[in-house]
Amino acid sequence: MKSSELYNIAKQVIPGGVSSPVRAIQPYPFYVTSGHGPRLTTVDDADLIDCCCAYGPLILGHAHPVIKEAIIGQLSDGWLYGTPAPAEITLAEQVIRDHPSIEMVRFVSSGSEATMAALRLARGFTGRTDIIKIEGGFHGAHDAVLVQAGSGCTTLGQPDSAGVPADLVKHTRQIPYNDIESLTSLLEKDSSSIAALIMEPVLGNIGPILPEKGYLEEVRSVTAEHDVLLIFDEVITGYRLGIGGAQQYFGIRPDLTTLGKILGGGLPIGAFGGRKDIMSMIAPAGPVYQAGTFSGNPLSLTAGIATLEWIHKHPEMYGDLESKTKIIEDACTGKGGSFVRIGSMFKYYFRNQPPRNYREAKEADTTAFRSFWEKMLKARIFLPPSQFETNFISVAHSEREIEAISQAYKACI
Ligand SMILES: Cc1ncc(COP(=O)(O)O)c(C=O)c1O
Ligand SMILES: N[C@H](C=O)CCC(=O)O
Repeated sequence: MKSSELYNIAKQVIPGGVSSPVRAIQPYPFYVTSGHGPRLTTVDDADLIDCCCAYGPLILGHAHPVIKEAIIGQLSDGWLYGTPAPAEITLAEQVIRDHPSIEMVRFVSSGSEATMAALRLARGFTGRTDIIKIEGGFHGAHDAVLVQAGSGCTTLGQPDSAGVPADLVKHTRQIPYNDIESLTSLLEKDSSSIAALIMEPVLGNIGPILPEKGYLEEVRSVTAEHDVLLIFDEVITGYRLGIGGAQQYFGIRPDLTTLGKILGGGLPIGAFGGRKDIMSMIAPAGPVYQAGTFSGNPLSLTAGIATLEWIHKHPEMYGDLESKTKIIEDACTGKGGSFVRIGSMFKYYFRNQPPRNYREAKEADTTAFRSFWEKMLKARIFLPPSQFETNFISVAHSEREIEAISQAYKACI
């Protein structure tokens, strides 16, 4: 069956025909039968170069042989025990070694669960009710953070979700990114009710939008001054900007960190970790409850361990990814819009200047983006289908694919 036919059936049985809104490409999404290295094959027999990488997790590409072997090995021993397994200690120790700010870590099954638990923990630890998030930041699909949210919420023009009680989100304060004055004045006025600031250090869900020089340092010092916990949501940037994520890249030590995506090697995972005095509040060690049937499942842990082992054996991959992304950027120079990149995260904005924040990102010409995106797909390059979702490449993208992507950018912009 062709993608258009499958989508017609899907819409009858799945709301909007998809399991996550960002996938609902119109008039119909393409359905994929296999992914290998940097490429996807669709039911319509198209062979696409993938610059979405499943929205970030697949830094080693699709069906990487080493990860596949590790998963198969674990499958033969069972995939869910409902008991602790040695693998969770292995992965916890690795995460702790890779992030000096993380002294203890708890595994969950998604990035959303990780941020939800981290925020509850911050409230439990400080005894304060409110949180601050950055406008356009996306931290998953749970109530407290579905306010001015990026990703699919912004793409669909629904940054605030129906079904989220106003009474609840009044405890979520919003500030613009790259604006230290807004943060400072909010904290000077109200810090006694604020438990934490949660932020993507690099805005990845309307971006990437990069922090201006000194911004993250100032965020760290102002939050510390007011005893407000700083939570870095590194679900995208963790193991993407380097082994120690954005916190290593920018040299900042948050109080808590959330991870996901790459950490599970492409299988569902999330994690939150940080200072021992804070993490010790989590049940059963402390009074902040958090639990999950699939938390720390051996399959995701195994894929994660294999991925991190591979990354540790090939640390030069980060420099290679950066050079490849730069080649794509160079192909776009002189084209009028703005190309933003950090490591292997990148985006071409249909806006003259790189945006500094959510308001500026929303000024981008989404109609032009849409037409560009369609041309790229015809050229067999799959970009995330939104001006606001970050593009990624993987170590599996060879010079051949980078050349094809660059040529397509040149031709299609
Ligand atoms: C920065 C960030 N935090 C949290 C999440 C939620 O993660 P998940 O989709 O695994 O629930 C995402 C992506 O969806 C994300 O990009
Ligand atoms: N931007 C989201 C995650 O980073 C995209 C994933 C999704 O919502 O399905």
